Amino acid sequence: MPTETDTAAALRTKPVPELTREEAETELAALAAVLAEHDRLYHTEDAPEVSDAEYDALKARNADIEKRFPALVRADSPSQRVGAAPAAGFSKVRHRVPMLSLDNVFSEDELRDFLAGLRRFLKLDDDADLEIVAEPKIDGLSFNARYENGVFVQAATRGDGQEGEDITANMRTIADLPDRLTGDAPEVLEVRGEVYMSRDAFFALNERQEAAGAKVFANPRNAAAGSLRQLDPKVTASRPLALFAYSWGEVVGYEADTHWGYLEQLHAWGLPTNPEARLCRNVDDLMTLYQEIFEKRPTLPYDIDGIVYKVNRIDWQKRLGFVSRSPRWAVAHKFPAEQAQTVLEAIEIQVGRTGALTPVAHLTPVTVGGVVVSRATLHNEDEIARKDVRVGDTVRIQRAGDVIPQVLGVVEGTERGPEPYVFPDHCPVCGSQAIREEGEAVRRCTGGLICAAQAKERLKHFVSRDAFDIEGMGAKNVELFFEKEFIRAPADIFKLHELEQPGQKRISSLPGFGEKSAQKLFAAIEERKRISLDRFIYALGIRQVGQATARLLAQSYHTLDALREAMIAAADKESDAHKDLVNIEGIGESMADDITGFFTEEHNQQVLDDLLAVGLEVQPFEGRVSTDSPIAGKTVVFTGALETMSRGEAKARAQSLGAKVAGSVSKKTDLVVAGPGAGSKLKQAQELGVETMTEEEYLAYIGS
Ligand SMILES: NC(=O)c1ccc[n+]([C@@H]2O[C@H](COP(=O)([O-])OP(=O)(O)OC[C@H]3O[C@@H](n4cnc5c(N)ncnc54)[C@H](O)[C@@H]3O)[C@@H](O)[C@H]2O)c1
Ligand SMILES: [Zn+2]
Repeated sequence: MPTETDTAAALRTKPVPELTREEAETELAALAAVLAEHDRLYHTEDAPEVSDAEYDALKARNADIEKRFPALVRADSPSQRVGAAPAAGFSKVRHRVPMLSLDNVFSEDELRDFLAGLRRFLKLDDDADLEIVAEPKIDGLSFNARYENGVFVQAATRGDGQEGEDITANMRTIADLPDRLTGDAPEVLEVRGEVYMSRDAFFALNERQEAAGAKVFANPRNAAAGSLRQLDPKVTASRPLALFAYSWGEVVGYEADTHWGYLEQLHAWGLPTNPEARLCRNVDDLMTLYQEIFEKRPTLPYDIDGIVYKVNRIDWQKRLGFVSRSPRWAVAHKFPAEQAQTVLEAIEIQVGRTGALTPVAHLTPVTVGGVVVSRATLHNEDEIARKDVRVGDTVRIQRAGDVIPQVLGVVEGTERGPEPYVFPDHCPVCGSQAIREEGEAVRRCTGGLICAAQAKERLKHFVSRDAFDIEGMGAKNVELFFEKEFIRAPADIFKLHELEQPGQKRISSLPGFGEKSAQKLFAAIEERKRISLDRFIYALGIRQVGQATARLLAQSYHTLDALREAMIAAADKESDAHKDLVNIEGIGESMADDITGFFTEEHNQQVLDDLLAVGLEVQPFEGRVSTDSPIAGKTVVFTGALETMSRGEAKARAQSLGAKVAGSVSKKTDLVVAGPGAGSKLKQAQELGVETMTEEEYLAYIGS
């Protein structure tokens, strides 16, 4: 899992023109891995960990490096891919016509270049007509819905463009999608468009979620995606989703000459199309519309992040065709992020689970893109100093697809706050010293166990959705129980019901609680006493260990006992246990330090023992992986060039078949899959007598 530090490190590198070929190659590999993980978090988990701006910056860097070193473009490069593979749990649907992404332009000049490129490609004179349809770019989740003889039969998400998730039952719950087309329907119609959640519905949903202690979504797009991609369609049905149709996949028995014609027909069949769409004849038309919609944007009930321009004539669309991940006949003109000015009233320092001190700006409330903003992030100490942001300043803030806006800087020519801001060198909660380690951007409280802020945040993480996921135990209740001293450490959660004795502090007498709700909470807690090992590891909140790493650890060590024993042994850097740990692909030295550090710490051992003492059952890892595959339980190493799949895919597939994938060959390796160009690893395998296979043999062996 890429941490914020990975992302920062990937960006902290040299200017592209100064990179050596070798550095470029290493960086492209790192970017491919980091971006793939962000894609997974964003597209599969609907829970991005970085802002879109940060993601886009990484992607732009990738593009710049590839432009300078075209020979180094990787098969798994983010510039060659769309979205992320379908998530486990959904059946897959193979798209008959791929679902692609869109290329971007950011200015009028770039738009003119795009149009000039179209003319060159089509060999059109400067004064020949080139009609363009302009449509708002809805910030939602794209879908493909298939109608056969006018009847809705199947729907899918975009997934990786080739294969998406089957969301037929979920789409049926959306009122905007007709079960049956109106009028004369073609034999086959695959309609495509965007499912979205209106901004009002989004805020109302988040309020309900927060009250229920459930997941709060970062923005309407994530909320729409998270609501649609539910294994239980009843959940989807309870969420207010809407859609616009703007495109099509396979169509049999109908044809239009123009995109505009298609849109009108989609509308006639009973599908909602966007009322803001226009047919334009030249750049001036396009820019006028762009400006108009840009100004209207805050008042539109849904989020849009730009305008999409599409060549109107279908025969021209066909001639223009596609580049790797997007059509050549369309482009997205992205809006700049929404900005506003307001006064910085105070800077609050929040203390996170790992002790990180984060500055948060308190602002005089102001409307940015239809949303009232009163808090914004100031990133970190260096950013505040660099921008010389002071309390009392008038600042420019920006909201870019995220709910948490950012402070960009001080507005020039306005009255300044009197004093430069001094970042505290002590924890505002526990008073311990707060220090910055070399090369780190964040300052951390050194209070560790005595720091109430850290303890509270750790507990919130422990019960969060991807960890113990205890219903009715949201952040607010954790705060409340913590303040009342009902809970201090994780094990206390499982003893909460013991407080419910006559004459003792009673949960049921707290404001907002009653006999019934208290009993319900205890039942929800009891229900979570059995937990899978991967969730359990994630819940511990070890630094750098996100869900992906937790899963890797669970898969590699199977049981909590084995994991604890191995991690204590692995604290010795000379040990085999240490080698095994860092040999897991995806776990590096610094992560290994944090993990072994956690398990050897005495207090943490106590926390684990206490949890077991209250009757927690941590289930050995079986995962959502098959156990009857020929490679289940085996350790596999891939080396050399693979021909039919990327390294990432090979790894994911092997893991889903129950194998561990290691980065280097050792006595513990069971199988080495060697492609052309395999070097020392193959040799080592032969020396150690480890079984080796070609890619072809391997595929036959795993039965694919
Ligand atoms: N924060 C993160 O971690 C993270 C990770 C991955 C992607 N992202 C964000 O996601 C975006 C990239 O995703 P993408 O590849 O889906 O590209 P995109 O969202 O920029 O553009 C393509 C999509 O636009 C949608 N669209 C909306 N209205 C449309 C219309 N009228 N006509 C055609 N298409 C329309 C379609 O779903 C299409 O697939 C970027 O904004 C990026 O910042 C963020
Ligand atoms: Zn502290």
